[in-house]
Amino acid sequence: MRSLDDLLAEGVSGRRVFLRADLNVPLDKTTRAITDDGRIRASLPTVQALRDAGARVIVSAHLGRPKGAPDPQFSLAPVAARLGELLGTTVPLTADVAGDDARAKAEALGDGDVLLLENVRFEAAETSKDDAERGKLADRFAALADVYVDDAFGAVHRKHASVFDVAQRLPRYAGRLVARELEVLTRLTTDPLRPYVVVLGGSKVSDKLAVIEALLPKVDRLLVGGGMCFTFLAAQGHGVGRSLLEADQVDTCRRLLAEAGDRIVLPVDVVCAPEFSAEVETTVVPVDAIPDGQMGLDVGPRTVEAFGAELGNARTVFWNGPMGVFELAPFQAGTRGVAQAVAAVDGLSVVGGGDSAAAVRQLGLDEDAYGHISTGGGASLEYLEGRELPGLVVLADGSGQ
Ligand SMILES: Nc1ncnc2c1ncn2[C@@H]1O[C@H](COP(=O)(O)OP(=O)(O)OP(=O)(O)O)[C@@H](O)[C@H]1O
Ligand SMILES: O=C(O)[C@H](O)COP(=O)(O)O
Repeated sequence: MRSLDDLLAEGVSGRRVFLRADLNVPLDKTTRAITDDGRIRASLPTVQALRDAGARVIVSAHLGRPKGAPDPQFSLAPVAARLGELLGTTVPLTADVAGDDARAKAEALGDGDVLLLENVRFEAAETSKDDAERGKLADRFAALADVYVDDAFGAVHRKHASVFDVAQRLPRYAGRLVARELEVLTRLTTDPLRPYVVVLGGSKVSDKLAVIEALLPKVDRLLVGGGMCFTFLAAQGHGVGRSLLEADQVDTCRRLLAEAGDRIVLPVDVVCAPEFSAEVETTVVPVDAIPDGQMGLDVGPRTVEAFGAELGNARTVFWNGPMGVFELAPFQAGTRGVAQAVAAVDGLSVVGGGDSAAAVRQLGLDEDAYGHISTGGGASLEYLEGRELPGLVVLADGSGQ
């Protein structure tokens, strides 16, 4: 895999660089203001290095999941403004993804200038399953530039035109963020210092079961909290009231618990409430006494203590997914407690996942206390699962361009 330093050594002054970045940031539902600009900031080292070297930088990115056509709510306009502020320059946004406006603005770039293409997912071909469809869009992307740099670590698991196909058409390089993410995640997959403890939370049980399956043979402890713990608690025979439950996954969870023995650690108590609300009255109950009409919306204090004790012994930790509905004050304590315990780990601590990284920042915790905060949600999990990630496969392929 060629690096950004290889490109800089070759000389990039005056060359047009198609830079795929992951600028998929959370927006406020009503104001559309960016609520966490972590991913934009994470992309700065590569953009800045290219500018300093005199490259003409054409940034491409996606935002959310629009349905393959222009949709103003998914415009990258707020991202262009924030990127410009952070770089101390103006970053124009193109009106189309790879059409006349993109071509004209790319043509007009001077050395060190930065341009942002409108949301690549406004083109249905970007995410198409059809290789030829994606290929046609990739041809248009490739015509804009001389070289391709991928710094969109959070999207390397997607076989999309701007991640995979365009890379086949140009000399390709990995950006600084991709390099840093791989360096750290490789330390988790290759001989991690032990005990190696993984903490999983969040809400997507079915998405994460494959990860649990793949990680179980490799970890010493797997601590499960967040919305996904209730399917495991149900598998142990507990009533979970109205908590998040994926009933069709209960059997799989039962099998995983049997295989894992004491390696899977579940909560012992939970914070319950009758509804998702910041004003609601909450109760802490043991996991075998969740009232019928209530939902478990955070792990309880005894669980934080138990998870903290496991994390206190650990030398390598990976944490993905909040322990509760951290967006609402009454359900923040579990995520805060685990985040603090992960920060205090004597060894390598890695936080992965958009929501977990946002939780660290929103709860006012010190980002520098962590070994690494990954920008990848699905991407970091699939990497740890050992899957082949299209965006990385194409970067590593030395054939052709
Ligand atoms: N007990 C719970 N009940 C319902 N929802 C919960 C519970 N605990 C956590 N959540 C929700 O889970 C969501 C995060 O889950 P998700 O699986 O998306 O995390 P992530 O992997 O960090 O994020 P991403 O996939 O975006 O990178 C949060 O919005 C949080 O409110
Ligand atoms: O948010 C993410 O994990 C990445 O930006 C990828 O987004 P996607 O899951 O919509 O492909």
